[in-house]
Amino acid sequence: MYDPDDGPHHRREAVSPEAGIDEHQIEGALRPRALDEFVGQERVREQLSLVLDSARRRGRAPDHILMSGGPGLGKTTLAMIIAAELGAPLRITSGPAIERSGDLAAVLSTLQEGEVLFLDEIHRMARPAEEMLYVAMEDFRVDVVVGKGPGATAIPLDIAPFTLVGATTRAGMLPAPLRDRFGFTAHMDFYTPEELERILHRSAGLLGAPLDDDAAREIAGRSRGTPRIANRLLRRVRDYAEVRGGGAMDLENARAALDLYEVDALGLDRLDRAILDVLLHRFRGGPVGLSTLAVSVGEEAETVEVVAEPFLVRSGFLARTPRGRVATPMAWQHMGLTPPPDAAFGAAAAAGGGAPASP
Ligand SMILES: Nc1ncnc2c1ncn2[C@@H]1O[C@H](COP(=O)(O)OP(=O)(O)OP(=O)(O)O)[C@@H](O)[C@H]1O
Repeated sequence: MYDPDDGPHHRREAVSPEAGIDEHQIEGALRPRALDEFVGQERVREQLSLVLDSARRRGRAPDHILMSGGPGLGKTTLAMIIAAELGAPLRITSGPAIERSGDLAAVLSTLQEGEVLFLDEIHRMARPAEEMLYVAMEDFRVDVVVGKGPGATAIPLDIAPFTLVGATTRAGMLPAPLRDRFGFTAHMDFYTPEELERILHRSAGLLGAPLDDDAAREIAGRSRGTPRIANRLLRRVRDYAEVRGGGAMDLENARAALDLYEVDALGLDRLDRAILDVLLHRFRGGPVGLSTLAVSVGEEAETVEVVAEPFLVRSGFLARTPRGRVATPMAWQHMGLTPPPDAAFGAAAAAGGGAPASP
């Protein structure tokens, strides 16, 4: 998936900042370890702290928890915090790693009592495994099928009570029976610029590189509401400051670094601008279907839909309409273009100034 210096396979272990020189290890080192270090997402934090407190009081494993939200908003971090707050071991796996129900049975049957199982990208798990998971979540049991064809028998196997923490960027793709088995869904939203500033100052402190307030504001404003992006841009600013900028993480170096890495003043990156560029130049502002748009920018439809679109829609550059994706007057303006009179949200809409509501 599009995310230049991140990969789900590389960010599993947290390390101390001093220990790692590797970028992915640094990302792990920047993760908050406790709920009260976790910045923003006030409602989710409050809901979660209630669920965890009550589980601790009763001395029982808490209900299964589903987290939904875009990439880099802190789902893995929260799963780690949940395990740490419960003092429970954490097992991490992901939907794509579970290709057969046997893969899931192997994980479930070796869980310890109270263990937290983090299942990232849960919507990408194989169907037969999903059914096994329903039973495991509800009855703490797996039915292991022995043999094939008419002679196959299901042997029920009790497993230790555990807490499933599922994460998905696409809650709508989860089958209802699976969604209903979670006791609580944490909806993760984009972060405000102020929250990102706090995250940046915290991360800069951990990296041992003090950050000026106006530099933090500049980076936060270009981070697409996403902590992972904020931390990544911070590292680019730090590199620039160290190599070319005399060491200071100030506004001038922040701007120069972010311009160098083609992150524009509103946080649009290369993929965002490629989408707008294609939409405006090739499709006269749309409407255009998601898959056509994705092919035109050389990305998978899911990447466009999950990584780029939510930010573009929320920032008022793009609208989803029943006939396809449409550029708003703001998109034309931001790309320095005048909409043709027949554009879907062209001159007339621009004169009214309104961005269309997305359904
Ligand atoms: N609320 C927060 N406060 C401070 N730092 C955060 C917060 N949320 C995320 N981060 C930082 O952002 C980085 C990315 O977070 P994380 O890996 O948890 O995102 P994610 O939602 O699991 O992403 P994905 O869905 O792509 O796996 C982490 O290194 C962490 O340091």
